Amino acid sequence: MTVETSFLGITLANPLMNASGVHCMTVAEMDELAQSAAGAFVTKTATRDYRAGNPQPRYVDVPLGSINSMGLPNEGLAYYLDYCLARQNQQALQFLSVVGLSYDEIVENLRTIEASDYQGVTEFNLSCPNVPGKPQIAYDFELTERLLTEVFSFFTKPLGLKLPPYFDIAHFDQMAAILNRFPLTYVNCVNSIGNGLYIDVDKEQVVIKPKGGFGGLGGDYIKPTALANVRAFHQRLNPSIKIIGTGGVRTGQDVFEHILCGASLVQVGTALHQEGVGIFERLVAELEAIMEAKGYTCLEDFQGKLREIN
Ligand SMILES: O=C1NC(=O)NC(C(=O)O)N1
Repeated sequence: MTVETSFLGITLANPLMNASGVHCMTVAEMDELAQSAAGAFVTKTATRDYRAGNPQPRYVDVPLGSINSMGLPNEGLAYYLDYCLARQNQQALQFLSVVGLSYDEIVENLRTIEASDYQGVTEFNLSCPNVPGKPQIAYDFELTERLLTEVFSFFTKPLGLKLPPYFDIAHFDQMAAILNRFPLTYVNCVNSIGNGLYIDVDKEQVVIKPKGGFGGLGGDYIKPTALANVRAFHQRLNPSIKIIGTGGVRTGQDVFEHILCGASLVQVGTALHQEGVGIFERLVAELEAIMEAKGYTCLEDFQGKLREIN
């Protein structure tokens, strides 16, 4: 029995990796990830220039997950691109997460990556909910289609999209119809559920400073939504567009559920932040135990095979 998998023809020890933004801001954090049991890693979403991000407190762990309004703090695209270029011969598969603060900056950043010798995967983050005044791009279907049309007029490297959660079947249908028109390597479902609110009842106060306490939710809160998005897009997208599942992964069973819904790879955010990189060994062991108990010998035995009630 094996939890090995392949992505873009590259064999990975397991389907697990970090979620962008968690444990991937600095070289030290990314090196620790690269040396961990994680099958792959993704960098913090980069903008062209360094960003300090939103004022603290901006990330809080709460009983059922986390709330954050980081505001895309990052060292700038060159920092992460240089990190990946320097290591792309040693690391099996790298994911470089990118966005821009404007349409033109997005195009500029993707042109920068296209012009580089980077051989890894680019994750285009269409779903950050925490930059004040900036809407989540992928909730604007027309803008998304315009951006993808321009990007694919020049971008030839493997490209995936980090999507926000959708909550309406019509939106799954509309978004999938747009995505099926482009040669995407994958879509990553989901980013945090944007603009939630967590209250400290003793202080009768919000818990994060930016945006009056509104922030993206992660963790247990979002697993049912994450699973639904993985399943909905797996059912609707061309099989050539893979699905990465993100959201609410804390145990091997959560990993199993994401794969059952159609995920090829599974990312860990909140629980990684809380437990550290040791979580990857635990998740692999727990997934293997579930596969053993069910008599599965590989991920393909159950990937995308969620049953409905007839
Ligand atoms: O895409 C993002 N999702 C989040 O939940 N937070 C970060 C951020 O705020 O930088 N970005």
